[in-house]
Amino acid sequence: TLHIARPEKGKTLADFQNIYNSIAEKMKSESAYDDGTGYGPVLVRLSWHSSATYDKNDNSGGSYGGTFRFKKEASDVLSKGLENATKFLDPIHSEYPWLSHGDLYTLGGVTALQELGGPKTPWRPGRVDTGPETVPAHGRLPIPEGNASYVRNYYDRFGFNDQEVVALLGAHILGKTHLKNSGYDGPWDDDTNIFSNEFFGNLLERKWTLEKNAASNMQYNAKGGIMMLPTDYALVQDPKYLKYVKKYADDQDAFFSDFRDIYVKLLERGISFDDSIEPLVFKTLKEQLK
Ligand code: HEM
Ligand SMILES: N=C(N)c1ccsc1
Repeated sequence: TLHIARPEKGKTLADFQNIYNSIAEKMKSESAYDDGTGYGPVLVRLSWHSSATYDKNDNSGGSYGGTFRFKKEASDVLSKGLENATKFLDPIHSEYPWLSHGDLYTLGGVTALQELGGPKTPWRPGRVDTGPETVPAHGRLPIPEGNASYVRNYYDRFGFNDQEVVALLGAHILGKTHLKNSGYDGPWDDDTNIFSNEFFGNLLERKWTLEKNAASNMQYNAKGGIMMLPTDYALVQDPKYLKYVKKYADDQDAFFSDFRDIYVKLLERGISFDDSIEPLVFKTLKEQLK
């Protein structure tokens, strides 16, 4: 499968900054969502799930076709909860009908990441909606019960190495699990909507206990109401991953720049962009205050 980027005709940075601002303003006005977590984390998760169907073996899946808009894809039980993110973005799509769904879902994640204090993340438009026949079969999303070799093998399908996998999973500093969505529970601390390298410090510094949760799933819990999925905890069980967990726990700047790079790689995986066109870097709402 060939995915050639076709940027929307005549649209400039200003046009896309307007969409960024619409999403960011809506995040601000609906900050009470999910007990005050806000929409940022679930928007980041949607940008990941809409890219997580990628398979390097035939270049299928990924963010290009915007196929997460189809129930056939969005109904994957492992995507439960993301209907909150697509519903949040529906009015944005109505306001800017010329924006493809692939561009909408990825721009939503970039906006959320920056508004939650994450790194400035370059973004390129040009994803083109494809039809329902292009929706990949279920089974391409990762399961939370996996161990380190499961995680390594899973991301091999994207061609991501150990360093990239550890950086990428640092996104789990954002948001939380919900028993009704995934059958996992927590964290219950309040600052789950500020992007930082704390996920790695938590993994290394806290005392983790493997416990059965209310849905009879095994998860790692620590004092102070924080938790880790088995796939999160795998990062300190595997010596090759552990090396990068330590690097990122010690060096926020290294984490921010490595996360930015692998997040862009994820959102663009499988797409051929015209490299003569500069990627767009958006201002945060705060940076635009008069
Ligand atoms: C081994 C790979 C991964 C697994 C098994 C996994 C699994 C999960 C699960 C079970 C949840 C809880 C969903 C819920 O109950 O609402 C979750 C939430 C989340 N995931 Fe992941 N995830 C993975 C990778 C990623 C990646 C690569 C990103 C982004 C780059 C990401 C971003 C998020 C975010 C931001 C949330 C919080 C969503 C919310 O607060 O509603 N995850 N993930
Ligand atoms: N706190 C975590 N480990 C987490 C947050 C979202 S998914 C897992």
